[in-house]
Amino acid sequence: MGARVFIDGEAGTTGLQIRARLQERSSIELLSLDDSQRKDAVHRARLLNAADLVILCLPDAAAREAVSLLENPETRVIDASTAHRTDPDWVFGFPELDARQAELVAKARFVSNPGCYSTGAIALIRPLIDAGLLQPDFPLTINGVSGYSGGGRGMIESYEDESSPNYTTRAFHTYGLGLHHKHVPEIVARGGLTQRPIFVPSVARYSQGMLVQVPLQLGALAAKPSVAAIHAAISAHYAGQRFVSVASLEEAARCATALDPRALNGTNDMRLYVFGDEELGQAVLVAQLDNLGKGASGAAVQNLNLMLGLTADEGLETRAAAE
Ligand SMILES: NC(=O)C1=CN([C@@H]2O[C@H](COP(=O)(O)OP(=O)(O)OC[C@H]3O[C@@H](n4cnc5c(N)ncnc54)[C@H](OP(=O)(O)O)[C@@H]3O)[C@@H](O)[C@H]2O)C=CC1
Ligand SMILES: CC(=O)N[C@@H](CCC(=O)OP(=O)(O)O)C(=O)O
Repeated sequence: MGARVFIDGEAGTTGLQIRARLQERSSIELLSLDDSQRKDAVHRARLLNAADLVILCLPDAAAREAVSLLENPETRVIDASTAHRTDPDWVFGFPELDARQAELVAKARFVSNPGCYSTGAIALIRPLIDAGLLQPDFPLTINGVSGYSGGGRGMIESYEDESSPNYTTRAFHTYGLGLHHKHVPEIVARGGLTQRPIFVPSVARYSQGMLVQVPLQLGALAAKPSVAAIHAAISAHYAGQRFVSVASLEEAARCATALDPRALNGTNDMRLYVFGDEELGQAVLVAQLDNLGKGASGAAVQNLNLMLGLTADEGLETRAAAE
């Protein structure tokens, strides 16, 4: 019999995608509630405590409630919400963070996955901090664009359901301009920063896929690195990784006129690019990922595979396989 897995919030955007990635697997036995029970704390508690591993795909308050309902000390948890991402008692669910993280995830009882924008931002920033090319107190700016599925069921409805009271025909909007986006604390804590970056996200009128950008004036960095040194540090950090890859500088130059946020949709891949000009002393680092893949459900399945000792890419598409 396979490991018993309960997805709390399985009817939502992230939950449904995790379910699709797990349901055909003989190594997994999915525990499930029917629609009339899925928000009932008594039924949820029953499955939360019957499972070997639960994945929380819930709003933050419901994720906290789920943890409070746990009585079985053997039940392990992956939380997709923001509730525990900077909690020191939870292991951060980005296995490529550094050389030790995959093993920490594999052994953990409580794993808190990064947000979708944070996955891209941390992936770009952390290697430069670790290599000493970016000082932790550097005043960074980060920009992002996401498909509307990043806002979950409510936002999807507002773009796709003309009868919804929130229906919008907007092509594009920037948000988070109060500068308190919920991903900033985890970008600081897990990226290795001491200075809060300015993060400006946006949503465009397409469903899925994102770009996260970190512009850098290289002369303003204490280490004054070249574009090539930045690229070398990021490439070395992810050497041998299955799901995070770094485009060569030549490939980046070829996509400098158009980078598609949807290119990796349906996969658990994240592709990192370093664009730049040595003479100008300027660079723009970009992460390309599926907000619902490596940004959410793919990351959850990747961590589940690690925690249960299963094959790394079981249930996960990579770009090579999707092509
Ligand atoms: N969408 C994305 O790109 C990403 C999302 N996440 C995170 O994953 C989590 C889920 O997000 P997402 O799937 O987009 O959101 P959705 O709104 O699509 O899904 C949330 C689900 O949780 C259900 N739910 C709400 N309250 C309760 C409760 N008390 N008990 C049981 N179920 C409940 C909702 O039911 P109902 O709809 O009936 O209210 C819905 O089915 C969030 O924390 C989000 O921040 C993380 C990374 C990326
Ligand atoms: C487009 C959009 O609205 N995106 C969401 C973040 C999506 C994500 O990463 O979710 P969690 O951090 O909740 O896990 C937002 O900005 O609130």
